[in-house]
This record gives sequence, C-alpha cells and structure tokens, in this order.
Amino acid sequence: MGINRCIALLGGSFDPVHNGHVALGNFFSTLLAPDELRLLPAGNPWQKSALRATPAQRIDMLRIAFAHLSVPLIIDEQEIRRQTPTYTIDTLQTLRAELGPDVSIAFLIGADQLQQLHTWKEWQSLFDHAHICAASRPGFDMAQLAPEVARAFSRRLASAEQIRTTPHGLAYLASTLAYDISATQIRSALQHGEPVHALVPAGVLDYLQQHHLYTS
Ligand SMILES: Nc1ncnc2c1ncn2[C@@H]1O[C@H](COP(=O)(O)OP(=O)(O)OP(=O)(O)O)[C@@H](O)[C@H]1O
Ligand SMILES: O=C(O)c1ccc[n+]([C@@H]2O[C@H](COP(=O)([O-])O)[C@@H](O)[C@H]2O)c1
Repeated sequence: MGINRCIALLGGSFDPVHNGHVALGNFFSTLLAPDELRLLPAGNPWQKSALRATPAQRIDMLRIAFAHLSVPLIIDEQEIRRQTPTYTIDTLQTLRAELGPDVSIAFLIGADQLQQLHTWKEWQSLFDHAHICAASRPGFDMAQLAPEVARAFSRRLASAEQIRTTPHGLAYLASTLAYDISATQIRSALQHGEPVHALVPAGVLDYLQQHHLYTS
C-alpha cells in the first residue's frame, strides 16, 4: 500500500511556547505539507527542571500560538496524561499503533535536541517509528554532533519528498532557521520586568500578562 498521509510532530516543554517553536512548525509545515501538525506538550520532561506553567496553561498558549497555521493542528495530550517520565519512544509507539504502518511520521526537533539525541531513551529505535527532522538554532552547531548521531543522520539523510512518501527511518537537516529565542530567556525577562513582545506571538503575550506568568 502506498503512503498517503504525513503527520508532523512537534514535542516540547513549551514553558512558554515562543516564536522559535512557531517558526520550526511553520518551516516543516511548508517543506513537508503534512496532513496534520501534532503538538505534543511534554508531561514530565525528565532532562529539565520543574516546569513553571501548568499543563492547562501550556496547552492554552499552544492553541493561541499556532492558531494561524496553514495545516490542520492537533494538540495531543497523551504525554501529559502519562504519569511516567516523558520518553519520545513511548509516544511514537503509541502513535504508530494509532496511525498504522503506512503513514509518514516526522518528528521535528531543534539543533539543541539534535546535539542531545544520543541521550534520549532508546534513541536509535525512534527511527523504527518516525523520521527525525532537525532545524538549526543559533548557538548550536549542527556539525558538532555525537559521533553516533552524526553517523545515523548521514546514513539516513533524505529529501522532503522521500520523508513524505516513506513511513519512517529517514533524517532531514534544515540549516536556515535562525531564531535566537528560548523559553529560558523569556521566563528570565518576565521575572525582571523586561519586554518579551518580540519573542512570543501577540496572543501569547496577552495570555502571559493576564495570568501573571513567570513574574515571580
Ligand atoms: N529558537 C528555536 N529554534 C529552533 N528550534 C527550537 C527553538 N526553540 C526551541 N526549539 C525546539 O523546540 C522543541 C521544544 O523546545 P522547548 O520547549 O524545550 O523550548 P526551549 O526554548 O528550548 O526551552 P528552555 O529554554 O526552557 O530549555 C525542541 O525540539 C527545541 O529544540
Ligand atoms: O525520549 C527522551 O528520552 C527525550 C529526552 C529529551 C527530550 N525529549 C523530547 O524532545 C522534545 C523537546 O524536548 P525539550 O526538553 O526541548 O522540551 C520533547 O518532545 C521531549 O519529550 C525526549
């Protein structure tokens, strides 16, 4: 059976969502023209310290930030419902079972996570369920990867068309994204009363102000 659907996945802590996340989602939505972009707010991101905003607030902000996307959007709450540490391998297994073997699944990450990929649980098995599409991020050199990740990527590198038309197992590197924005920087700016209007979508700025998020 041929591949007739492509789902792009963007997972993250989103504490809060910012323009870098929206740019990452937009970039790959344009490149892959997926049938759906699924956002996966992490429940218990085991490599991060405690999150500040509640799951409900992070979901509200995601909905606001991605409201104007050109592809259908789903906010998938499975990682929030799970009590265990958030492992992407668990999520991909669940999604593959839900979507069946003939759907292309592309997991999107930024260069910082690409540099850390070898530390993720069973990272090599991620390719059994999905493609991994990584984009550049200022401050993180895509040429400086763990050797095993560099090897896996060079062996699996593919075109956008191949990603769209193959269920899993391929890799993509996009080197033109250059959004020097992080959630850490936004939390810190808000705590110090500094402006963040250039870093988050306008609707998210309103939400942050209404809910007094990250001010203490
Ligand atoms: N500015 C950016 N450019 C490209 N990708 C990004 C950018 N910011 C985040 N990402 C990617 O989005 C995903 C979710 O990121 P996350 O929610 O941890 O944001 P963050 O800004 O890195 O957060 P924090 O500063 O709290 O560590 C990750 O794959 C990350 O690499
Ligand atoms: O599976 C893992 O071990 C793993 C380790 C670190 C990060 N991730 C996933 O990578 C995505 C981005 O994570 P973060 O920490 O940058 O928000 C998010 O979906 C996380 O669940 C996954």
